[in-house]
Order: sequence, then structure tokens, then C-alpha cells
Amino acid sequence: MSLPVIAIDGPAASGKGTLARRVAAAYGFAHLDTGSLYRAVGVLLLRLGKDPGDADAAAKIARALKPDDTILTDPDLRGDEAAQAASQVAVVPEVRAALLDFQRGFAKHPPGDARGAVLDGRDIGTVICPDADAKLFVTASVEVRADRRLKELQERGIPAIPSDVLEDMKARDARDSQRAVAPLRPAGDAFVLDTSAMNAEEALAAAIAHIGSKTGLGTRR
Ligand SMILES: Nc1ncnc2c1ncn2[C@@H]1O[C@H](COP(=O)(O)OP(=O)(O)OP(=O)(O)O)[C@@H](O)[C@H]1O
Ligand SMILES: Nc1ccn([C@@H]2O[C@H](COP(=O)(O)O)[C@@H](O)[C@H]2O)c(=O)n1
Repeated sequence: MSLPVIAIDGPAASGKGTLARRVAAAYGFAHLDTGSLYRAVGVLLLRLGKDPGDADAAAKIARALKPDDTILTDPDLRGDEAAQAASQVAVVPEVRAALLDFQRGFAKHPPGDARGAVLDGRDIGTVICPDADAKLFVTASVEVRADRRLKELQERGIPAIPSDVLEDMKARDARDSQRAVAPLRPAGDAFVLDTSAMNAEEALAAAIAHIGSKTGLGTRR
């Protein structure tokens, strides 16, 4: 019998990662942040001194990526350089193809004794898990998202110029939603959750209400 899968997609800093972690904890599911896979490919490419636009080198790295590779938890993945490199390697069809089995493997056989899987990214509901039991598309206005990212950077002690953060966010949105392969868009059957005026608790409550209505699943507490 297959285990339940929840797909959570959305643009940068929409809060999908925060929501995915909380949904996974609420249901006792394993969570995969699929952005970290693209970030890992981007960072490894930069460390080899290659250009993030080098499609052949990026595809080779993506094919070799394994679930227990230490790069997947490397703090360098969280930086803006990694985010920009990730969105460049993410346009390469061979990179996306190489990471497909990794993600579907996680959804089908989540690690440990997890009772299901939550995957967050850009194409989970449309490409990776089109048969997911529930799909959410988390969004917020680009200004709200840039403000969240700015606060996050400030909390980490990283200096940032507000207008640069907003422009970077717009550039990544454009690259992610306009690429030819697996562009960022809500699946036809996704529940669109605009968190512009919601805090993380309110977003979680709305997500749980939707997941419950679609699947009949109850949370652990
Ligand atoms: N509903 C919310 N209200 C306010 N802040 C939020 C909300 N959800 C998340 N945040 C904060 O916004 C920032 C971005 O959230 P998060 O990392 O979850 O976004 P993301 O969509 O996964 O981003 P990315 O795609 O860039 O990894 C974090 O600092 C997080 O704590
Ligand atoms: N399913 C996915 C996940 C991510 N990407 C690309 O990676 C970049 C970084 O993702 P974050 O979620 O960590 O911000 C993102 O901008 C996408 O270009 C993807 O294509 N598909």
C-alpha cells in the first residue's frame, strides 16, 4: 500500500519550507526540501570553478547526488550565491531528469518510520508527484516575500540592501516561472494559499484544514 504524499510548491520566500516542515511534524511524515538538491548541484559546480551555466557539468553532478551526501546539509547551501546558482542549474533538462528519481524515491519510500512524505519545491504537484494526495501552492506578494527574506538575512547577521533583495527575488521568480521545463506554476488541482497577510501559525492551520478535507488524515496532536 502506498503512503500518503503531500506536495507543497511556491515561489522563493513564500514560506513553503516553513509550512512543509510543520505539516510533516504534524502528521509524522518525512520532509524533503527539494530546493536543497538544486542548491547542492549549484554549490558543487561553483566549488569546481565551473560556470553555473555549464549544463554538462551540472548534469554530471546531479546524476551522482545521493541522499546521504554531506553537501545536502552544508551551510553554504543557504546563501544567496547558492540560490542564484540553483535557479540557473534548474533550467537544465538533464539536471531535472537526474533529480527526478531521487525525489520520487523519497516520496515512495520516506526514510525511517515516517508514515508519509511532504515534498516542497517548484514542480512537486505538477511533475514529481502529480498523484499527490494533497497539493498546496503557497504564495505571497513579491514585496512581502522580499521583506521576509530581508528579515531572515538580518537575523543571520548578513548585510543586505532592501532594493537588491527585491530585485534578486524578481529575477529568480522570472527564471523559475518562465523556464521551458517544469516552470513554477500551481497544479490545476492545487489549493492556492496566499500567506501575504498570514503568520506561520495561520498558514499551518489553513494547510491542515485543506489536507484534512482532501485526505481525511488527522494530525498527531
Ligand atoms: N506565514 C509567514 N509569515 C511571516 N513569515 C514567514 C511565514 N512563513 C515563513 N516565514 C518566514 O519567511 C522566511 C522564508 O520562509 P521559508 O524559508 O519557509 O520560505 P521558502 O518558500 O521555503 O523559501 P525558499 O524557496 O527561498 O527556500 C523565513 O524567515 C520564515 O521564517
Ligand atoms: N522543485 C524545485 C526546487 C527548487 N528549484 C530551483 O532551485 C532554486 C532554489 O530553491 P529553494 O526552494 O531552495 O529556494 C529555485 O529558485 C528553483 O530554481 C526547482 O527548480 N525545482
